[in-house]
Amino acid sequence: MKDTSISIIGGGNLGSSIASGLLASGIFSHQKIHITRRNLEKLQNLADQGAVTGNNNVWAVENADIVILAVKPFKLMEILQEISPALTKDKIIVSVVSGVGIQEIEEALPMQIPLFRAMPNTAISIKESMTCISSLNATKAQEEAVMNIFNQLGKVVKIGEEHMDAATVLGACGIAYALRFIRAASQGGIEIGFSAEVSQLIASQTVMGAAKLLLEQGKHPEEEIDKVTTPKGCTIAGLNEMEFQGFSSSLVRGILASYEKLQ
Ligand SMILES: NC(=O)C1=CN([C@@H]2O[C@H](COP(=O)(O)OP(=O)(O)OC[C@H]3O[C@@H](n4cnc5c(N)ncnc54)[C@H](OP(=O)(O)O)[C@@H]3O)[C@@H](O)[C@H]2O)C=CC1
Ligand SMILES: O=C(O)[C@@H]1CCC=N1
Repeated sequence: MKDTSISIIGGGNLGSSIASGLLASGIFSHQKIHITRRNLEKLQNLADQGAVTGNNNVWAVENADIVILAVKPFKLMEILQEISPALTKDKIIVSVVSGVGIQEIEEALPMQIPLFRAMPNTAISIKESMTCISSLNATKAQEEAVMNIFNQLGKVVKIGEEHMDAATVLGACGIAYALRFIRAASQGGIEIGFSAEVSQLIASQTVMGAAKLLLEQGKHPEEEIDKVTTPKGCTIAGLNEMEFQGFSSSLVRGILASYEKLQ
Protein backbone atom coordinates (compact mmCIF):
# COMPACT_ATOMS: atom_id res chain seq x y z
CA MET A 1 0.00 0.00 0.00
CA LYS A 2 3.00 2.26 -0.44
CA ASP A 3 1.08 4.56 -2.82
CA THR A 4 -1.98 4.74 -0.61
CA SER A 5 -2.46 7.78 1.63
CA ILE A 6 -4.08 7.65 5.02
CA SER A 7 -5.26 10.66 7.05
CA ILE A 8 -6.13 10.60 10.72
CA ILE A 9 -8.43 13.42 11.77
CA GLY A 10 -7.94 14.00 15.50
CA GLY A 11 -4.44 13.22 16.73
CA GLY A 12 -5.29 12.69 20.39
CA ASN A 13 -4.71 9.61 22.53
CA LEU A 14 -6.11 7.10 20.05
CA GLY A 15 -5.35 8.96 16.80
CA SER A 16 -1.68 9.35 17.77
CA SER A 17 -1.52 5.71 18.88
CA ILE A 18 -2.82 4.66 15.46
CA ALA A 19 -0.26 6.89 13.75
CA SER A 20 2.56 5.40 15.87
CA GLY A 21 1.43 1.89 14.97
CA LEU A 22 1.24 2.77 11.29
CA LEU A 23 4.72 4.33 11.37
CA ALA A 24 6.12 1.23 13.07
CA SER A 25 4.34 -1.16 10.70
CA GLY A 26 5.70 0.12 7.39
CA ILE A 27 2.30 -0.50 5.71
CA PHE A 28 2.30 3.04 4.32
CA SER A 29 5.18 5.31 3.37
CA HIS A 30 5.75 7.68 6.27
CA GLN A 31 5.02 10.74 4.14
CA LYS A 32 1.65 9.19 3.19
CA ILE A 33 0.53 9.18 6.82
CA HIS A 34 -1.20 12.48 7.66
CA ILE A 35 -2.49 13.43 11.07
CA THR A 36 -4.36 16.52 12.20
CA ARG A 37 -5.26 18.32 15.38
CA ARG A 38 -5.44 22.00 16.36
CA ASN A 39 -2.62 21.91 18.91
CA LEU A 40 0.15 20.99 16.45
CA GLU A 41 2.95 20.98 19.04
CA LYS A 42 1.54 17.74 20.43
CA LEU A 43 2.15 16.03 17.08
CA GLN A 44 5.86 16.94 16.95
CA ASN A 45 6.97 13.45 17.90
CA LEU A 46 5.03 11.97 14.96
CA ALA A 47 6.36 14.68 12.63
CA ASP A 48 9.90 13.81 13.75
CA GLN A 49 9.23 10.23 12.65
CA GLY A 50 8.21 11.39 9.15
CA ALA A 51 4.42 11.65 9.36
CA VAL A 52 2.80 14.74 7.85
CA THR A 53 1.13 16.76 10.60
CA GLY A 54 -1.24 19.69 10.21
CA ASN A 55 -4.44 21.37 11.26
CA ASN A 56 -6.19 21.50 7.89
CA ASN A 57 -8.74 18.68 7.90
CA VAL A 58 -10.04 19.44 4.40
CA TRP A 59 -6.53 19.24 2.95
CA ALA A 60 -5.90 16.01 4.84
CA VAL A 61 -9.08 14.45 3.44
CA GLU A 62 -8.48 15.70 -0.11
CA ASN A 63 -5.08 14.04 -0.04
CA ALA A 64 -6.21 10.73 1.44
CA ASP A 65 -7.45 7.42 0.09
CA ILE A 66 -8.40 6.32 3.60
CA VAL A 67 -9.66 8.71 6.28
CA ILE A 68 -9.67 7.72 9.95
CA LEU A 69 -11.95 9.82 12.13
CA ALA A 70 -10.59 9.88 15.68
CA VAL A 71 -12.21 12.89 17.33
CA LYS A 72 -14.41 12.86 20.43
CA PRO A 73 -18.00 11.73 19.80
CA PHE A 74 -19.46 15.23 20.32
CA LYS A 75 -17.10 16.62 17.63
CA LEU A 76 -17.86 14.05 14.97
CA MET A 77 -20.83 15.71 13.24
CA GLU A 78 -19.00 19.05 13.09
CA ILE A 79 -15.97 17.34 11.50
CA LEU A 80 -18.13 15.43 9.00
CA GLN A 81 -19.69 18.71 7.93
CA GLU A 82 -16.29 20.34 7.59
CA ILE A 83 -14.75 17.57 5.47
CA SER A 84 -17.83 16.83 3.34
CA PRO A 85 -16.73 19.04 0.41
CA ALA A 86 -13.47 17.05 0.18
CA LEU A 87 -15.15 13.62 0.11
CA THR A 88 -15.46 11.55 -3.03
CA LYS A 89 -16.94 8.10 -3.63
CA ASP A 90 -13.55 6.46 -3.95
CA LYS A 91 -12.38 7.39 -0.44
CA ILE A 92 -12.78 4.99 2.47
CA ILE A 93 -13.91 6.37 5.82
CA VAL A 94 -13.08 4.59 9.06
CA SER A 95 -14.59 5.96 12.27
CA VAL A 96 -13.02 4.90 15.55
CA VAL A 97 -15.41 7.15 17.45
CA SER A 98 -17.31 5.32 20.16
CA GLY A 99 -21.04 5.56 20.58
CA VAL A 100 -21.90 6.99 17.13
CA GLY A 101 -23.53 4.36 14.91
CA ILE A 102 -22.49 3.67 11.34
CA GLN A 103 -25.99 4.57 10.09
CA GLU A 104 -25.83 7.94 11.84
CA ILE A 105 -22.47 8.64 10.20
CA GLU A 106 -23.80 7.63 6.78
CA GLU A 107 -26.74 10.01 7.13
CA ALA A 108 -24.32 12.89 7.75
CA LEU A 109 -22.32 12.17 4.58
CA PRO A 110 -23.03 13.92 1.28
CA MET A 111 -22.98 10.67 -0.75
CA GLN A 112 -22.72 6.92 -0.38
CA ILE A 113 -19.12 6.20 0.65
CA PRO A 114 -17.53 2.95 1.86
CA LEU A 115 -17.83 3.31 5.60
CA PHE A 116 -16.22 1.37 8.42
CA ARG A 117 -16.38 1.53 12.19
CA ALA A 118 -13.25 0.21 13.83
CA MET A 119 -12.82 -0.18 17.56
CA PRO A 120 -9.10 -0.56 18.31
CA ASN A 121 -7.39 0.08 21.61
CA THR A 122 -4.32 2.11 22.52
CA ALA A 123 -2.03 -0.94 22.18
CA ILE A 124 -2.32 -0.20 18.48
CA SER A 125 0.71 2.06 19.04
CA ILE A 126 2.82 -1.10 19.51
CA LYS A 127 0.91 -3.20 16.95
CA GLU A 128 -0.88 -5.18 19.67
CA SER A 129 -4.39 -3.84 19.30
CA MET A 130 -7.57 -5.88 19.41
CA THR A 131 -9.65 -4.23 16.71
CA CYS A 132 -13.32 -5.00 15.99
CA ILE A 133 -14.66 -3.81 12.63
CA SER A 134 -18.07 -3.33 11.04
CA SER A 135 -18.84 -1.91 7.61
CA LEU A 136 -21.47 -0.35 5.37
CA ASN A 137 -21.44 0.15 1.58
CA ALA A 138 -18.02 -1.52 1.26
CA THR A 139 -17.00 -4.02 -1.40
CA LYS A 140 -15.31 -7.27 -0.43
CA ALA A 141 -11.99 -5.84 -1.65
CA GLN A 142 -12.39 -2.70 0.46
CA GLU A 143 -13.26 -4.84 3.49
CA GLU A 144 -10.19 -6.95 2.93
CA ALA A 145 -8.00 -3.84 2.56
CA VAL A 146 -9.21 -2.34 5.85
CA MET A 147 -9.04 -5.65 7.72
CA ASN A 148 -5.53 -6.14 6.37
CA ILE A 149 -4.36 -2.78 7.76
CA PHE A 150 -5.66 -3.48 11.27
CA ASN A 151 -4.46 -7.06 11.07
CA GLN A 152 -0.93 -5.71 10.84
CA LEU A 153 -1.56 -3.60 13.94
CA GLY A 154 -2.64 -6.46 16.20
CA LYS A 155 -5.59 -8.81 15.92
CA VAL A 156 -8.81 -8.06 14.08
CA VAL A 157 -12.33 -9.46 14.04
CA LYS A 158 -15.30 -8.50 11.87
CA ILE A 159 -18.45 -7.96 13.92
CA GLY A 160 -22.01 -6.81 13.31
CA GLU A 161 -22.61 -3.12 13.96
CA GLU A 162 -25.01 -4.12 16.77
CA HIS A 163 -21.99 -5.42 18.73
CA MET A 164 -19.90 -2.28 18.40
CA ASP A 165 -20.72 -0.95 21.89
CA ALA A 166 -19.83 -4.34 23.38
CA ALA A 167 -16.54 -4.25 21.43
CA THR A 168 -15.86 -0.75 22.75
CA VAL A 169 -16.21 -1.98 26.31
CA LEU A 170 -14.43 -5.33 26.11
CA GLY A 171 -11.59 -4.26 23.80
CA ALA A 172 -11.08 -0.51 24.06
CA CYS A 173 -12.01 0.04 27.72
CA GLY A 174 -10.54 -3.40 28.38
CA ILE A 175 -7.01 -2.03 28.21
CA ALA A 176 -7.77 0.11 31.25
CA TYR A 177 -9.31 -2.81 33.16
CA ALA A 178 -6.25 -4.97 32.45
CA LEU A 179 -3.88 -2.17 33.46
CA ARG A 180 -5.78 -1.68 36.70
CA PHE A 181 -5.38 -5.42 37.40
CA ILE A 182 -1.64 -5.08 36.82
CA ARG A 183 -1.42 -2.05 39.07
CA ALA A 184 -3.35 -3.81 41.85
CA ALA A 185 -1.20 -6.93 41.51
CA SER A 186 1.92 -4.76 41.66
CA GLN A 187 0.69 -3.12 44.84
CA GLY A 188 0.13 -6.56 46.34
CA GLY A 189 3.65 -7.48 45.26
CA ILE A 190 5.07 -4.47 47.10
CA GLU A 191 3.19 -5.50 50.26
CA ILE A 192 4.90 -8.89 50.14
CA GLY A 193 8.35 -7.49 49.65
CA PHE A 194 9.22 -6.43 46.09
CA SER A 195 10.28 -2.97 44.98
CA ALA A 196 7.69 -1.15 42.87
CA GLU A 197 9.82 -1.68 39.76
CA VAL A 198 10.33 -5.42 40.19
CA SER A 199 6.73 -5.90 41.26
CA GLN A 200 5.42 -4.21 38.09
CA LEU A 201 7.76 -6.26 35.91
CA ILE A 202 6.59 -9.52 37.46
CA ALA A 203 2.90 -8.55 37.27
CA SER A 204 3.09 -7.30 33.65
CA GLN A 205 5.07 -10.22 32.25
CA THR A 206 2.82 -12.67 34.11
CA VAL A 207 -0.29 -11.15 32.53
CA MET A 208 1.33 -11.27 29.10
CA GLY A 209 2.25 -14.94 29.62
CA ALA A 210 -1.30 -15.77 30.75
CA ALA A 211 -2.78 -14.06 27.69
CA LYS A 212 -0.34 -15.83 25.36
CA LEU A 213 -1.21 -19.23 26.85
CA LEU A 214 -4.79 -18.63 25.69
CA LEU A 215 -4.05 -16.87 22.39
CA GLU A 216 -1.35 -19.24 21.20
CA GLN A 217 -2.86 -22.51 22.41
CA GLY A 218 -6.58 -21.72 22.20
CA LYS A 219 -7.07 -23.01 25.75
CA HIS A 220 -9.87 -22.15 28.19
CA PRO A 221 -8.63 -20.11 31.20
CA GLU A 222 -9.83 -22.71 33.73
CA GLU A 223 -7.79 -25.43 32.04
CA GLU A 224 -4.64 -23.38 32.62
CA ILE A 225 -5.78 -22.38 36.14
CA ASP A 226 -6.17 -26.06 37.05
CA LYS A 227 -2.46 -26.53 36.31
CA VAL A 228 -1.53 -23.87 38.88
CA THR A 229 -3.89 -24.74 41.72
CA THR A 230 -2.07 -27.34 43.83
CA PRO A 231 -4.51 -29.04 46.25
CA LYS A 232 -4.36 -27.23 49.59
CA GLY A 233 -1.90 -24.86 47.91
CA CYS A 234 -1.43 -21.11 47.99
CA THR A 235 -2.96 -20.36 44.55
CA ILE A 236 -6.40 -21.78 45.34
CA ALA A 237 -6.33 -20.09 48.74
CA GLY A 238 -5.68 -16.73 47.07
CA LEU A 239 -8.17 -17.28 44.24
CA ASN A 240 -10.96 -18.30 46.59
CA GLU A 241 -10.37 -15.25 48.79
CA MET A 242 -10.42 -13.03 45.67
CA GLU A 243 -13.71 -14.59 44.54
CA PHE A 244 -15.12 -14.24 48.07
CA GLN A 245 -14.30 -10.53 47.78
CA GLY A 246 -16.14 -10.35 44.43
CA PHE A 247 -13.26 -10.46 41.94
CA SER A 248 -15.09 -11.99 38.94
CA SER A 249 -18.44 -10.43 39.68
CA SER A 250 -16.91 -6.96 40.11
CA LEU A 251 -15.34 -7.30 36.65
CA VAL A 252 -18.59 -8.44 35.08
CA ARG A 253 -20.49 -5.63 36.80
CA GLY A 254 -17.88 -3.10 35.72
CA ILE A 255 -18.19 -4.26 32.12
CA LEU A 256 -21.97 -3.89 32.38
CA ALA A 257 -21.63 -0.39 33.87
CA SER A 258 -19.37 0.67 30.96
CA TYR A 259 -21.80 -0.85 28.47
CA GLU A 260 -24.81 0.87 30.03
CA LYS A 261 -22.98 4.20 29.76
CA LEU A 262 -22.94 3.75 25.96
CA GLN A 263 -26.71 3.03 25.70
N1 LIG B 1 -8.66 6.56 23.91
C1 LIG B 1 -9.03 5.31 23.64
O1 LIG B 1 -8.47 4.34 24.19
C2 LIG B 1 -10.10 5.04 22.65
C3 LIG B 1 -10.85 6.07 22.09
N2 LIG B 1 -11.83 5.78 21.17
C4 LIG B 1 -12.58 6.88 20.54
O2 LIG B 1 -11.63 7.65 19.80
C5 LIG B 1 -12.00 9.01 19.79
C6 LIG B 1 -10.83 9.84 20.26
O3 LIG B 1 -10.58 9.52 21.62
P1 LIG B 1 -9.26 10.02 22.33
O4 LIG B 1 -8.12 9.90 21.39
O5 LIG B 1 -9.21 9.34 23.62
O6 LIG B 1 -9.64 11.56 22.54
P2 LIG B 1 -8.64 12.80 22.54
O7 LIG B 1 -9.41 13.94 23.10
O8 LIG B 1 -7.36 12.41 23.14
O9 LIG B 1 -8.39 13.02 20.98
C7 LIG B 1 -9.24 13.75 20.15
C8 LIG B 1 -8.38 14.77 19.45
O10 LIG B 1 -9.17 15.46 18.50
C9 LIG B 1 -8.52 16.67 18.30
N3 LIG B 1 -9.46 17.63 17.70
C10 LIG B 1 -10.46 18.32 18.28
N4 LIG B 1 -11.04 19.12 17.38
C11 LIG B 1 -10.41 18.91 16.21
C12 LIG B 1 -10.55 19.45 14.91
N5 LIG B 1 -11.48 20.36 14.64
N6 LIG B 1 -9.72 19.01 13.94
C13 LIG B 1 -8.77 18.07 14.20
N7 LIG B 1 -8.58 17.53 15.42
C14 LIG B 1 -9.39 17.95 16.40
C15 LIG B 1 -8.07 17.12 19.68
O11 LIG B 1 -6.85 17.85 19.63
P3 LIG B 1 -6.83 19.46 19.54
O12 LIG B 1 -7.64 19.95 20.69
O13 LIG B 1 -5.39 19.79 19.60
O14 LIG B 1 -7.45 19.80 18.22
C16 LIG B 1 -7.83 15.81 20.40
O15 LIG B 1 -6.46 15.58 20.63
C17 LIG B 1 -13.22 9.15 20.68
O16 LIG B 1 -14.37 9.21 19.88
C18 LIG B 1 -13.20 7.86 21.51
O17 LIG B 1 -14.49 7.44 21.82
C19 LIG B 1 -12.08 4.52 20.76
C20 LIG B 1 -11.37 3.47 21.28
C21 LIG B 1 -10.34 3.65 22.27
O1 LIG C 1 -13.90 5.89 27.71
C1 LIG C 1 -14.24 6.25 26.57
O2 LIG C 1 -15.26 6.90 26.41
C2 LIG C 1 -13.44 5.86 25.36
C3 LIG C 1 -14.17 4.87 24.51
C4 LIG C 1 -13.37 3.62 24.51
C5 LIG C 1 -12.20 3.95 25.28
N1 LIG C 1 -12.23 5.17 25.71
